[in-house]
Amino acid sequence: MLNKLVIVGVGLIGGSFAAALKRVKLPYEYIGVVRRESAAKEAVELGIVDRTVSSIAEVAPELGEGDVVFIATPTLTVANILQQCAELVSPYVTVTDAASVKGSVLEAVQDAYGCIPSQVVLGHPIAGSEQSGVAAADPYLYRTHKVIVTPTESTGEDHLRRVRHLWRMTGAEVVDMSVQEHDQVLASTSHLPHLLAYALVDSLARDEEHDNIFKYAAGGFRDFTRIAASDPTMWHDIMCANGDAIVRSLDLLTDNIAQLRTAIIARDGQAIKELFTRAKSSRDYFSRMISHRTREAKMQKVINYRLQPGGEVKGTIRVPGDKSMSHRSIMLGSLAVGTTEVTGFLEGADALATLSAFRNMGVDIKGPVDGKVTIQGVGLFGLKPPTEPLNMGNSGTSMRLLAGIVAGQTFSATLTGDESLSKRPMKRVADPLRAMGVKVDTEEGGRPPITIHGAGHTTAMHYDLPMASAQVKSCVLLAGLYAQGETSVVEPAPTRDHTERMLRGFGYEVKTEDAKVSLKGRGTLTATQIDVPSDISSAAFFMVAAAITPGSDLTLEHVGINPTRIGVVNILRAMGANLTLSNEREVGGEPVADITVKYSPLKGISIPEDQVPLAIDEFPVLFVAAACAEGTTVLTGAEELRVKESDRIQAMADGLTTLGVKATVTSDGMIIEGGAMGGGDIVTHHDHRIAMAFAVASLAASEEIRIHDCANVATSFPGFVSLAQQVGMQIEEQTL
Ligand SMILES: O=C(O)C1=C[C@@H](OP(=O)(O)O)[C@@H](O)[C@H](O)C1
Ligand SMILES: C=C(OP(=O)(O)O)C(=O)O
Repeated sequence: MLNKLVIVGVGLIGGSFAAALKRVKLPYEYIGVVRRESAAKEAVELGIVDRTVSSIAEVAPELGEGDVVFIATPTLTVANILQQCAELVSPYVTVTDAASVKGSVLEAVQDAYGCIPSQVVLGHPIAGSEQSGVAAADPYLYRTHKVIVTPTESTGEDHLRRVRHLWRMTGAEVVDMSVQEHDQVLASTSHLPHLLAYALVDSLARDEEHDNIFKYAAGGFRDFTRIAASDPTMWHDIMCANGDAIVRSLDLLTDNIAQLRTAIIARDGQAIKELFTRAKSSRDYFSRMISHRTREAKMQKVINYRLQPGGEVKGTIRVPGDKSMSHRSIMLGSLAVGTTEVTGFLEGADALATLSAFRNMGVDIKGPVDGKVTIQGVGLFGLKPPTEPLNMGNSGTSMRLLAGIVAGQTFSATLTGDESLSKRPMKRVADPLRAMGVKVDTEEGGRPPITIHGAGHTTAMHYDLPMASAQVKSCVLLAGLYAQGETSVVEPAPTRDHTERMLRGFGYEVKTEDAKVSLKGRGTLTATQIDVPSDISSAAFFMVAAAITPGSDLTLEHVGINPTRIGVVNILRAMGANLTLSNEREVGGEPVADITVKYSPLKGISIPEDQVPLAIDEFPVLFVAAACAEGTTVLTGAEELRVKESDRIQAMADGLTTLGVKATVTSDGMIIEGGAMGGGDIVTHHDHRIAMAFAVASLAASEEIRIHDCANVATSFPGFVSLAQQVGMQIEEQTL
């Protein structure tokens, strides 16, 4: 039987909570406690809850262990609901809330229960909207927003875990705080600004000249007072409930204003300017933080692709910069001495996550502007402790390489990621780092978040890589920079060698002898110029597009053709693709060429296993090529594909099956029978490469293909849709 989730008050907050959890199909029976009949009807009709009851008393006898009561009513009414819960609801049921003030709710819990019972977990989502009511419920309201939970000593572990899990499943980021800290932080950041806005408008409105004031009030007044239009009842509740903390914040502000007043009377320009300058720099920092979050939020929007079958692939295009090199340019540029200039930087969310992490560790990085980034290197030991956990978003490369760098610092850092990254294995870097003497904490099963306790040095070692992974290799080598003596790795098969090449570009000696790579720690990286070529992994989508489309003729300019990355070229050629490289040259230590692809019929092959690490990110689109080839294509030795942004073997097989292609999954690969492709709905599991691969499939499909959840394409290939349209693909992007 399903557990029950009882939502008391199905308005914006409660309704959005239920809608978010229903969207991800969290298995509960969703029951709304709604008094007004019309609202109850609406909540069920909108599918926000499965059924409603009119009181807690009505549903309480049904509730037991594993069930949850979520109180989402106005702050001052929470006490009354808690009283009913104390009297009627089993002590095994988890009781939680969403009120804006926590101290007063905790007091209400104490009054109702006579103690703080283990079943009560208080929380507060830092999200809202000026709208209200069940009709405003939004399944995405909490995505990328913070939710503060305020456990106490008596909070039960299971109850806490359940509440955290529910919030995470809405897409929110959960942070813990004490009740007092929560109320003080909210008093300063939310309650005080509201008080000031109300007060300013009120005092100006009383002014005899108020008509004139409002008539001529421009941006400053509008910006400052927008929130004075908020609901007075709600804010009355908050001011009463959090009075003490608000008064403390108000007193601090009053002192500050008094100083300014004195300075103005004394015409003390210096003091005024100092204060304003300090405030401006804090506000600028805050703006950068907000703009990063807005970018993230934008990425979190639901984006679907709709593709009409057929289309052309013609022209000359340049795809964005190489992701692997972009990450490394920021990392090594930051650790170097001097100013590093990067051009061709990939302005995709993954590389930007790396960039933000280094900014957060005190590195002055300008840009990116049109792919140009300027990094003021701080040297191997110049990074500063980050002010918050470093959010690596969707990017495995950022997390694993950064883990190696943090290992050598004199501070600890926690690396977090989005839902997909949070499921990916980090034991593969935690193990070698521990062997290098570094304390590393991970979540259960070696998953993120991962906390690395840097002790200012690592211990040199030799490491035989258990899997062919450039990320693990790079992590160990970067940690080796902080060791006394030589650190070396041996790889089971060659993987991309951008770390080694770029280190050499920064004047750092790295030896490669057969499968062994080694370096001596404690040297110096010297700033340099880096020209990042186009990413062959992004180019691969268009290579396959041209390879499967009769009449195609496409040139991809300035593509990186590092020998450790050209598996896709080798495999497509082995399948019979007409693919030529021209204008081959070397740019900043990396080989580059223009790649021209024209249509020619493809045939199925057994993909040589030594090509797998050299084409690891290109398999989603290579599977599409295989589906368009005559005969059978067999891939083996590619179990790593199961631990990428999604299980790429399963996700691709499912999608191909939807399109009518015979695709059989094996433990380490896939068998694909080439044949006709129809159309249908594709589930991407939010994996950028799955989304783009099926967009390419439309060129050979006979019916429309609808691809769901494509927002993460922006992690590696911003501008994919417009380039696809430019070459003649019939793709349309829909943002929900
Ligand atoms: O080092 C890198 O930049 C990368 C290495 C590969 O991962 P693994 O090392 O996990 O194979 C690849 O899939 C990823 O997109 C980028
Ligand atoms: C696997 C990929 O990236 P990462 O591991 O950096 O998330 C990818 O881009 O396909």
